[in-house]
Amino acid sequence: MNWDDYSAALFDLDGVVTPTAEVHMRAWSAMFNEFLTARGVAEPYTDDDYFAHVDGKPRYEGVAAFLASRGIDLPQGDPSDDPSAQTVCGLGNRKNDAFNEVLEADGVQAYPGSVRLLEALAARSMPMAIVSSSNNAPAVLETAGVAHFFSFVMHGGVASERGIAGKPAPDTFVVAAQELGVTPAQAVVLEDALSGVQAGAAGHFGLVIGVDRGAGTAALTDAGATLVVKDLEELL
Ligand SMILES: O=P(O)(O)OC[C@H]1O[C@@H](O)[C@H](O)[C@@H](O)[C@@H]1O
Repeated sequence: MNWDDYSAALFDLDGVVTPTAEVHMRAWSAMFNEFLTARGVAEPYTDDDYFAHVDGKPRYEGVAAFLASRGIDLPQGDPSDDPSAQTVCGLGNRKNDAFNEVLEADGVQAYPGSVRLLEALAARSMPMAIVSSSNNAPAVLETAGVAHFFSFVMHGGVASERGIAGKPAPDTFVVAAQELGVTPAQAVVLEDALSGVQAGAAGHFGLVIGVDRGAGTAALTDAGATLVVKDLEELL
């Protein structure tokens, strides 16, 4: 990995900078399995469902993709729906309550290898941005004490306000590159989710690094990763 070949780095957050992909996974699993049990569906929601349908996507798009995979049709509802509502938005909001309970109770610490890479890139004045689908990205960055590394944060709230399509579309990464003043070809994308790697590949970024936190090297490569690592420390 020669960082001299690139002018900016675009980091996904959950599962790349912080171990919060696991918190999201647990919250999704608790919510979906409660929902399926209440409907009398025998086949449980598993981590494979997370990686295939939910990981990296904006909240309600993840809900809709999983329900579609099971042939379950619910009304979309509205983001203001109560968490008890039997709607796509209601289920997403129910999961969000579970996520925030864990975040408040346990806090979050960034991966040590990720912090080492961020420090090394900051020392060489590499422009860096976060590109996350999560509305909770600003809170996670603050809680983990790593917000200062990033001059721009693209998150779920910014994307919906500005009408920018979420991952697997490349748009959130493309806008973040623009915000840092570079072209996609000059920027490195770092992603653990298949949908995020697909976004980086679709946007023709200079390098798309897959971080294998469970999705698997083969699946990340098939999704378009040019390089797969287990930890960001390998990129020092
Ligand atoms: O519901 P939020 O916090 O806006 O997050 C949306 C998605 O954000 C992604 O970063 C996570 O990988 C997903 O698990 C999550 O579903």
